[in-house]
Amino acid sequence: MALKDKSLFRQAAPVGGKWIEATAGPGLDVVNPATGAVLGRVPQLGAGEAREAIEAAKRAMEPWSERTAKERSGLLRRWFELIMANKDDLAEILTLEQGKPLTEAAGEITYGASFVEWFAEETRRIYGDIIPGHQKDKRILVMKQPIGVVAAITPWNFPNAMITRKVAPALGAGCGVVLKPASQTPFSAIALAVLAERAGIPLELFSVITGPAREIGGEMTANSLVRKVTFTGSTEIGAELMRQSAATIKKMGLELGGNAPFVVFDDADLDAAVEGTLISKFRNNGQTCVCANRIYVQDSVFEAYSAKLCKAIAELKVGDGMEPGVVLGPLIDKAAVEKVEEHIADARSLGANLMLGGARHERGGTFFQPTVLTDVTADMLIAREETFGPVAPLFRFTDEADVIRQANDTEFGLASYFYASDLSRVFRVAEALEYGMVGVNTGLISTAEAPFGGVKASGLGREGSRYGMEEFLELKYVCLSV
Ligand SMILES: NC(=O)C1=CN([C@@H]2O[C@H](COP(=O)(O)OP(=O)(O)OC[C@H]3O[C@@H](n4cnc5c(N)ncnc54)[C@H](OP(=O)(O)O)[C@@H]3O)[C@@H](O)[C@H]2O)C=CC1
Ligand SMILES: O=C(O)CCCC(=O)O
Repeated sequence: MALKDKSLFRQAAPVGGKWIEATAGPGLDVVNPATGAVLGRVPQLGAGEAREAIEAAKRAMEPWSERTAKERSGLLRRWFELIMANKDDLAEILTLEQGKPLTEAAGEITYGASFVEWFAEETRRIYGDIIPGHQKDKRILVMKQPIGVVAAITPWNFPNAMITRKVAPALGAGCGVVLKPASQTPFSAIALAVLAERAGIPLELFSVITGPAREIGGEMTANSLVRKVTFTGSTEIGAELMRQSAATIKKMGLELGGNAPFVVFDDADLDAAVEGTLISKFRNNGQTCVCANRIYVQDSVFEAYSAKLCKAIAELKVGDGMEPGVVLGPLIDKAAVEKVEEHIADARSLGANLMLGGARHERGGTFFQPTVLTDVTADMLIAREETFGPVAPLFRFTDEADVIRQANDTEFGLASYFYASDLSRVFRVAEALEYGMVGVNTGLISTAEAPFGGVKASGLGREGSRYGMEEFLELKYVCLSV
């Protein structure tokens, strides 16, 4: 590893105000998915350390929330500046543990930092209300207070940004945070904690617990000091966390699976639609919850669009994310490759045709060829489940009503996209899609300024934007008799 600042790659975890070294007890190896080589080790912690961290976060919260908003904001701002100043090192750590190409990893660091910057600003704007009273002598005050200790559980596909999007608003709101990062990508989380401490954020306020998910998650959900659980990952685990949290009535923030439709209407700019497809489908090698999962193309433009798409995809370079020019890295692990293979085999057995790719890449390991399938239909597995890989399944449709029905025919409701130019169609379709987010003539919708989140089985709550701060605040109503 050629880091400028080697202290950012720390084989230790901050727990309740002190660092626990991986060498101090049992550890977990972290592997580079591009090479299979062991990158390093993190401590294997459990329920006891999670409890310790939760109690420390609760103690640290009081003085933290009593600091002025300007002070908390200033420390978050300093954290943002340190993340940006160390962007190259953070990107390298991210690529080595996650696999995405280095330029894309650097993009994620900037994206992740933008949440810290945004919430540093929002911290100074946590305004309450004064409501006209219901009686002559009454004034109704509404104040916003930190919700309490926050437990955050994050996935491997965005090892930096999914953390900052949760931790920055929680700290800005005045909460303490205990984080369990994905086991595949803990070093990005630890590097963020190193920089948070360097920025002057009290160490006991933000702990990182590495170790077995079920045990740590069990403590996080059972512990009554935790008032909010914020999770990004699969719908199955999100539902489990919600069930586990029911006994202590916690507020849930759930960013779960998607099954995004991407619709190309006959009045679309096809070149722009192809460009948008590449971004939406192949960002992070198809491993995002907002990736296009079902691509619907109107009959009259199907041949033109699919030919352009295949030509563009054939040019995407597959390889180790550390090599220049690589656009598609490895998939995260063997299970991810097997899921992609299962979806392709199922689709082909039910009549889909392969236009491009379809198999493991000649580089071996978990590399996979970018793939295009045509004649895909609603009965196939790929139409119902998130593939989380570099497969573009193309469906045909005839008219607007037909495609809206097909696009909404899923239990999920996270992101959706469509390309069209007719203004009335744009409004009609945007309003009819049952999704938390709609990209119109764009394949990239994620930004710190906008509310990110889904409906139905895709989750609860919103992250980013001014709404993202509200998730970590409680309203208190004070009735004042004057
Ligand atoms: N919405 C999204 O952004 C994401 C969606 N997914 C979807 O989920 C599928 C499976 O991916 P996977 O990584 O297994 O996703 P998971 O939902 O299993 O993992 C996400 C996070 O939850 C943790 N976790 C897992 N089980 C528990 C538990 N019982 N209690 C508490 N925390 C838990 C994981 O820890 P650990 O790593 O230690 O297991 C990780 O930190 C993907 O193929 C994709 O379809 C996956 C990731 C992100
Ligand atoms: O896949 C995810 O977990 C979230 C999508 C990343 C983003 O666009 O913010």
